[in-house]
Amino acid sequence: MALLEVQHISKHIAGNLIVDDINFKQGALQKVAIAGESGAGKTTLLKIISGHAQADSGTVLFNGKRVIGPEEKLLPGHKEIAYLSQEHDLLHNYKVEELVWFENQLTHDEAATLFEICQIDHLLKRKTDQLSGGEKQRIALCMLLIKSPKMLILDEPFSNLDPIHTDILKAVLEDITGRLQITCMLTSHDPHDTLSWADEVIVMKEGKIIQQGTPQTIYHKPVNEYVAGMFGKYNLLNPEQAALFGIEANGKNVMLRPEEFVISTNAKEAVKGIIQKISFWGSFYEAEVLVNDVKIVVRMMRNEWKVGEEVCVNVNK
Ligand SMILES: Nc1ncnc2c1ncn2[C@@H]1O[C@H](COP(=O)(O)OP(=O)(O)OP(=O)(O)O)[C@@H](O)[C@H]1O
Repeated sequence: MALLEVQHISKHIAGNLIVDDINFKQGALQKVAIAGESGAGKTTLLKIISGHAQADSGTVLFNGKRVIGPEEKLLPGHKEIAYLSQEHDLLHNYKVEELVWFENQLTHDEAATLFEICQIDHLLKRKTDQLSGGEKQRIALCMLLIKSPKMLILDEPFSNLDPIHTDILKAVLEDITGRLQITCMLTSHDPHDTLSWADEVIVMKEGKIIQQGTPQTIYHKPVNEYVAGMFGKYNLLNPEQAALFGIEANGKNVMLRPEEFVISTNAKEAVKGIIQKISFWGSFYEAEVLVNDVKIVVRMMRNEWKVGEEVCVNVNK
């Protein structure tokens, strides 16, 4: 049985359909990421799943039991589903240890393990006004986890973090699933956060699920340009252009990622093109190559080429 079952959830806000007949299941310890443009309805959906917003119709089942909405109970939320919103904040001018011990229902050893997992043990003596955004977020997370939830839902947890705090939070999330055995769901705009973390990615647009699948499927076989664009650059080839590279498109457009092309001097099975631009991105280069009036973006680990040079372009099959 799935831990979470979202069945036909819909919600209107101010007369607009914000969540439109959403259905999916999440197994215990399965990591689910919800991606989608701003305004796609991700936050509204997370609030409904965690019992913080009322759906107009549909059912959320957690462990086989219906999650009750805020209009049906006095205190909103579900005791086994922790929800970290984008607007979380800590009470001002308190010591961190006062805040977390106030919430504590764990033994001393269990709490110590949790502080270590959340990487806040060195912050316990600090006042809440003496913390960075990333540190405050991990303390807010710890205050949720101290109540021993079975599921953790995070809304855009990486959105305001620098790369260092992003990496710390990623390690914390790995431990939350691995060591604490808590099932996690999160939303993110950034493909680096969703693709590398999730077992399953759900892509939303205008309140609907557009595509659901493994990160590999979503990245390499996006159902449309919206999904392709959410997860990085892509080249769109019509069937004739695809045929130049030996790809049978069956009358459909084909989307190929920049790293699916290679540039070489080997003309075998290749199409000739002229390099228009080369840009450096740190760990890779990108070349724009004009091939039969189509601009192809090619990703390369090293750059051996010059702008204006004639090269051969292949698809890495
Ligand atoms: N209380 C509200 N009143 C009016 N409109 C709302 C309200 N809450 C959400 N909306 C609208 O519902 C839509 C979906 O909002 P939601 O926050 O769920 O999207 P999102 O995908 O999480 O976006 P973001 O990534 O920017 O947080 C948006 O168009 C938003 O303006």
